[in-house]
Parts: sequence; structure tokens; C-alpha cells
Amino acid sequence: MTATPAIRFERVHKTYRGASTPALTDVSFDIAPGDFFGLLGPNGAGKTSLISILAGLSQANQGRVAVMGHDVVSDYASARRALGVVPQELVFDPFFSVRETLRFQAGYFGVTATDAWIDELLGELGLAAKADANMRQLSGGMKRRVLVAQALVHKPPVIVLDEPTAGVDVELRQTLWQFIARLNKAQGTTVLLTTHYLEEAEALCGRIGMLKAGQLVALDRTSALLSHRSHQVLRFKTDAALPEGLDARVTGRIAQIKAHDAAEVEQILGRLRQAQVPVEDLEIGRADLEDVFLEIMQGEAR
Ligand SMILES: Nc1ncnc2c1ncn2[C@@H]1O[C@H](COP(=O)(O)OP(=O)(O)OP(=O)(O)O)[C@@H](O)[C@H]1O
Repeated sequence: MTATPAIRFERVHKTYRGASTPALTDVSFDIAPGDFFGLLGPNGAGKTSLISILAGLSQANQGRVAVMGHDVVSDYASARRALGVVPQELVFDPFFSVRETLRFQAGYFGVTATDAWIDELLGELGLAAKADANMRQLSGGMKRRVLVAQALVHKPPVIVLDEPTAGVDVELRQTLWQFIARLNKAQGTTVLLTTHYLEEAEALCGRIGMLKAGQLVALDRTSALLSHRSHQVLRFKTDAALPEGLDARVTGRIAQIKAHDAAEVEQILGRLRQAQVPVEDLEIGRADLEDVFLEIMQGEAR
């Protein structure tokens, strides 16, 4: 017998009222307990729509979603209690202190959060000094930390983070990821993450699903997604324009060009030499998640 999935999406369809195209079409996949799962996709692919349905904030037109075996519609209270959601938007009651905010949130789920657990959360998220500050006095980054603490205060077995690091500084990103990775490893907390930072997803997520225009177009272990790419990538820095016809991805001074074998590497280098393009810090590496993501998004649906 297989274990009950932590999250199950089953043939989920969603078309918003008045919209001409569906936001989600026939999306099905499971996330196993203890997984660290990354849901990726370009703007408008349907990630937030899927998470809103999971969190009971919006309803699918068809299909079924369950958290730890609890249907998010017919068994909403149990499903919601099993979930900690860190939303994209910062919404708080400005008159509560950080500690009060966390106590109320726990009460909402019928859990009495002990001060010891609240203090641990505040400490882990670098908020200890702000425990008695009013929410309105906090900076945006600090508010985001409180959102994370709020999602965890009732000790849910599954946490969902919807772009938690959009616009936050390096220090918070590191604190946040160390803490979430520890919860995942030490306590087996299931994590569902959406992010546009593909490096973060590659480093953290054991499995990845990709949405494109509302459809699931990739679903695999991160290592398998990376190793199935047959090509390598030539990376270098240059200030010059590249010759026409090279299929390059250029970010600032960094150029990346796909090469399938040594002969192709030689051919690309030959063309760069011929065009007198000065090349610095040349390296040949394997495709990273960004390469895989771009390839899948530019290709056909599965
Ligand atoms: N409340 C809404 N009413 C109508 N259309 C909506 C609503 N919310 C989302 N959409 C549409 O549904 C599609 C999917 O949007 P969604 O926000 O789920 O994508 P996303 O992958 O989360 O994008 P992003 O990366 O920009 O956050 C888009 O075409 C969007 O315009």
C-alpha cells in the first residue's frame, strides 16, 4: 500500500469568470510526505491559482485536491489545519504585536501555541528582538519573516511558500532556507515552494513540477531533469556582441551557449575567435535548471 500523499492534485481545471482561456487545465500530480517540491512556471502559468485552490481560497471548476488525505472542499477544516501557507502578499492587522499576531493565528486553528514554540520560531527567523513591536513598525522584510512564523505556528505537516523570497535580502533568504530545510529534514515537513529563482529551486527541491499556460509540462526528480539534458553549456564573460546565429543566452556580461559534444565546443570557440570576440573566464559545465526550464518552456507540452 502506498502512503497517503501529502498533497494530491487530481484533474484540476480552473477558468476564472469572464476569462477566455483556462488558468489550469487537467493538472494532476502527487507530492509525497517529506518531499521538498518546487512548482515552477513563468508569470501567469497558474502557480498561484493552484495554491489558492489548495489553500481553499478559490475553488476548482473540476477535479479534486487533498491535503494529507483531506479534501480541501468537503473536509476544509482538516485540510486547512494540515497546511501552513506563506502567501505572496503582506496582509496584517497593524495594531497587534508580533507575538499577539502569532498567538491569534494559532488560536484560529484551535491550537494553543506555547510561548516556548513561539520564541523558538521568533529566534529561528531572526525576530526575537521584535516580539513586542507592533506589526506596523516592521520593515517589509521583517513582516515577511512574521508571515513565515504565522504559517508555522500551528505546526502543520505541510507548508506552502508562494514566492517567499521575491524582493527579500540575501540574509533573510539564507535564514529562511536554512530553517525550512531543517524542518524538512529533521521533522519530515513536506514543503511546496513556488519561486522564480531557479538556482534556489535547484539547490533546495528534490522534485520539480513545471506549469506552462495552465498545464503540467514537466514532473520529475530535480536530478533526473538535469541529467536528461544531453548538452553541456559553454559559459564565459565578454563585453563584445556575439556573432549572428549562435544560440546564446546572455545575462549582462555572461554568455551561455549550448554544446552537444567536443566538436561543437570547438566549432563555437572557432566562431568566437574568427569574430574576434574576447572571452574571459571560460568554462564548460552541465546544463543548470535555468537551461532545462527554458528548454521546456520553449518546447512543446509533454
Ligand atoms: N482572480 C483572477 N481573475 C481572473 N483571472 C485571474 C485571476 N487570478 C489569476 N488569473 C489569471 O489566471 C492565469 C494564471 O495566473 P496565476 O496568478 O495563477 O499565475 P502564476 O503562475 O502564479 O503567475 P506569477 O508568476 O506571475 O505569480 C493568468 O492568466 C491570470 O491572469
